Amino acid sequence: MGFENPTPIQEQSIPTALTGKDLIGQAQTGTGKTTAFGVPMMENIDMDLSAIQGLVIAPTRELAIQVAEELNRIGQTKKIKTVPVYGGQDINRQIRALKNKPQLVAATPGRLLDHIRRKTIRLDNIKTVVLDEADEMLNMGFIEDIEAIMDSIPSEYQTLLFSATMPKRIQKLAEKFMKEPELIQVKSKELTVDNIEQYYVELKENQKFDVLCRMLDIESPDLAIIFGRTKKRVDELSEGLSKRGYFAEGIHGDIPQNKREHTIRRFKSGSTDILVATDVAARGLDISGVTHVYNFDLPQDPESYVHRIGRTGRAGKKGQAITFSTFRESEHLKAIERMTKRRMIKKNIPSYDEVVEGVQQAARDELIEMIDKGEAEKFTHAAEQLLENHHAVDVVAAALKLLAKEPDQTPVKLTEVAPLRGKRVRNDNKKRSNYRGGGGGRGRNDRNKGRGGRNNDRNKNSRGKNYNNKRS
Ligand SMILES: Nc1ncnc2c1ncn2[C@@H]1O[C@H](COP(=O)(O)OP(=O)(O)OP(=O)(O)O)[C@@H](O)[C@H]1O
Ligand SMILES: [Mg+2]
Repeated sequence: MGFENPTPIQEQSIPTALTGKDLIGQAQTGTGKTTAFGVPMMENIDMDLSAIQGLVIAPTRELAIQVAEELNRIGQTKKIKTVPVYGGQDINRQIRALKNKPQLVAATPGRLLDHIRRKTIRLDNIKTVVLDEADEMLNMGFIEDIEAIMDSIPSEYQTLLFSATMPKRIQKLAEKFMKEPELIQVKSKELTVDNIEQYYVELKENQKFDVLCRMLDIESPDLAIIFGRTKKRVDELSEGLSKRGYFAEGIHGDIPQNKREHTIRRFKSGSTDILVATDVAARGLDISGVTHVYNFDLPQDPESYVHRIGRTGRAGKKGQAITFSTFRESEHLKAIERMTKRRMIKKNIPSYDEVVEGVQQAARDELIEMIDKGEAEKFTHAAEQLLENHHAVDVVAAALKLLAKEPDQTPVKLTEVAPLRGKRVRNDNKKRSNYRGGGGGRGRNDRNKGRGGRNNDRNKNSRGKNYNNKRS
């Protein structure tokens, strides 16, 4: 796969997992935990036995798909097959894929249980069970499903738990159903990755959208993920951004599965450059090229912050995380900093002049890139003719003006959301289920639909920058 060295979590957990011990592995986001459990799981496989021998359970459909893809890459030379099993996809298609004798399955809990009940999956030969994003999987809402799945496995198996966060209370819970697990924590001072620059902006709720647009114009991220608190919020935000000419698409638990997958594919290929999401996209997703994460709304849990911003700064790359906090939410911001053990740097609301400067800089960068790539050679003759009658500076200035995108001021109004209040209360079910709102994306509650006709399929002639008809 082109990896030259194991990452610390791989180096520490692969030998232990190979001894057959149960283990809990904790290491920062983007540090290769998938391979850390994938390799030992594959080493355990008996190729003479045509049965599913390893099971990875993940909290979201996109993550189950991604883990299956990564395991298929790791297992390619050994011809180890992994089938993804997740909700929202035609179950008959999955039944057919399961008949193809995969050695591994990567699944979301609900759909896996469905297969177990229909007896369309056989788990008699399972040797390894992995809970990816283990703390989330053992959180309320998933624990019963996980228990039911584990109860249906008759064989002796090894249990591997992985996550970037592992709150004590979840760790205790996990130890109850593991056999003397080894705890492998890649020690680092901070919970978040060093190469993510972390900023916060203090603002009023009704300033958020314009401030976001200004920042996007100034920084022109390659790929950005914007997290909103609820499904409705995500719909409104992605519609608003599209109205202003950005290539944005939304993803949350109420969007049909085939559309969710399409959206992720387009984002990965760069044909949309902004993904607006609930926490459904907070965990595990590994999309290279994500340079910016914006927390348009503060996350409910400090853990969620760690995972959200971890969508950037992966595998040693650099990234930026910008968190919006309204004046009444400063306690929450502090709670996040206490948990990550890292201070965020305050960023001021950018002025209009800064936007103009940013837009001009982006146009300059584009010109230079074109020169470097030698893409404008066909225009040399036209350029020489122009320069016979005009000053070089005037010509370049005009070209820059054509390239620069005027900041778009199309009015966009979002429904206001209430600020997060007080400190988060753990172990208080009522409060917590209130808090979770529509963010979880598991489609169990808060089904606010009502999406307008959003134009997702506008043509895009260049990756990244927003060419719209305001160009001239
Ligand atoms: N040894 C390695 N050297 C270089 N790159 C690696 C190595 N191992 C894994 N990677 C790459 O690093 C990226 C992040 O890996 P992965 O998604 O497994 O991280 P993670 O620790 O599971 O993160 P998260 O906590 O967000 O789920 C992937 O693109 C993966 O292919
Ligand atoms: Mg992962």
